Amino acid sequence: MFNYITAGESHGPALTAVIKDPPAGLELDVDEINYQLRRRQGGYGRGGRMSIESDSVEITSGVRFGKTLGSPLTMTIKNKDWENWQDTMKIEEKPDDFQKEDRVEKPRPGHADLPGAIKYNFDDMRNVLERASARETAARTAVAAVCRQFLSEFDIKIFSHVIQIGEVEAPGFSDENVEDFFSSVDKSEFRCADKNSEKKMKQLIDDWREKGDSAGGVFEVVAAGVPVGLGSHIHWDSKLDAKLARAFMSIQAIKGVEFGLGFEAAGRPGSEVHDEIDFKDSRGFYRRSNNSGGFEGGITIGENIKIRAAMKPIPTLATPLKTVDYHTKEDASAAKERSDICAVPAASIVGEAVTAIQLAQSFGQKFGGDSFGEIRRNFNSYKKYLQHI
Ligand SMILES: Cc1cc2nc3c(=O)[nH]c(=O)nc-3n(C[C@H](O)[C@H](O)[C@H](O)COP(=O)(O)O)c2cc1C
Ligand SMILES: C=C(O[C@@H]1CC(C(=O)O)=C[C@@H](OP(=O)(O)O)[C@H]1O)C(=O)O
Repeated sequence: MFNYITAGESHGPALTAVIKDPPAGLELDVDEINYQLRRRQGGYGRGGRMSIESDSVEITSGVRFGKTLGSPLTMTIKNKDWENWQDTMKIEEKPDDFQKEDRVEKPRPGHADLPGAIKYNFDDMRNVLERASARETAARTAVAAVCRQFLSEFDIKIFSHVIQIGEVEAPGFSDENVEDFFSSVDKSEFRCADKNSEKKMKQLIDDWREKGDSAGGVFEVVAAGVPVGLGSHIHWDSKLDAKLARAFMSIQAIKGVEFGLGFEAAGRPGSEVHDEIDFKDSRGFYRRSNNSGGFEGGITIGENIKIRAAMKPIPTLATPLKTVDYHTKEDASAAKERSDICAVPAASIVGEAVTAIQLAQSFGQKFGGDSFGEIRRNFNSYKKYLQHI
């Protein structure tokens, strides 16, 4: 359930996402999908492209009278910028006036230009960068918006915030009331809950922009309301934390992922790491802390899922790094494209998106069924079972 594919080049006509196997009978709110797309477009440090695009989906299959049919659900997001790239991105044969100088031949360190060109035998690295581009994450955000609507029917909600930009750090989420904590985050240009850190982040971006440089950072995603029992310890590829780690690593420019205490756990004694178990009639089994980030054995434990991801600085620099011309092999300055300087706030929304997709897939696997009603019945019967153990 919720298997999907995305297609589309960054400056091509459109992005397309197809969810192959949604459940039938799920009520869909298209405005809500577009709201998620808007959230991904925000953030201080973005380049000129985001003022050209105003992403929204057109649904062309899989929905009738506002409900999914169980058939493939196709969503298209137009690239408004395509208007300006029609010659460069022509689908038909190359225009007569397309010059050698129009090719991208000076690979940017940190982008996919060089390995992509070598692997696919291209003489123009645009053939690589167009698909490597994080423009693709708009399509994933649309898929995730459908998954979020499915999850919210079961009171599962997903949040994120930025906890580091460059060398400026902000406090992480420490398991207080989730909705209260995240209520202000969407209003911040950095998606940061701490006003003081936000100010410093802004200053850092302005300073680094001035130097022609770029910035990365860290964001944290929290999923609340997730029931115990998603994922499995049985096979290496059925562990849900492992699937999430892979999904996070698939986001452009993400170089590290940790759950709960993550790397910090390695330096602590076991007595200060493992989450002690307790039981109350009203709650069932629960933990006195949540250092694991919501997983044991690749299975959700019923506590909040907490994932942090580290994003490297944006590879395209206004003051370009040294590289080598792909054809002449001579020293050169890396290609300069219009670019973001920092996209950590946007990446945090993509982090929410990949979390939603993985959770919806695992939820579908555990409570499976062809229709939403069938999944609901299966879930309700599991809830009853939980009340009686
Ligand atoms: C939301 C978002 C926006 C990005 N914007 C840019 C950008 O404007 N310029 C750029 O060079 N890289 C940008 N990147 C990063 C590149 O897409 C990424 O570094 C590249 O595809 C190579 O992949 P890798 O870093 O995962 O190895 C962005 C990444 C994300 C998640
Ligand atoms: C288009 C998006 O992000 C783009 C990701 C990106 C890259 O190289 O990853 C490069 C930039 O594209 P452009 O060259 O058109 O300015 C970003 O704007 C988006 O997030 O929707």
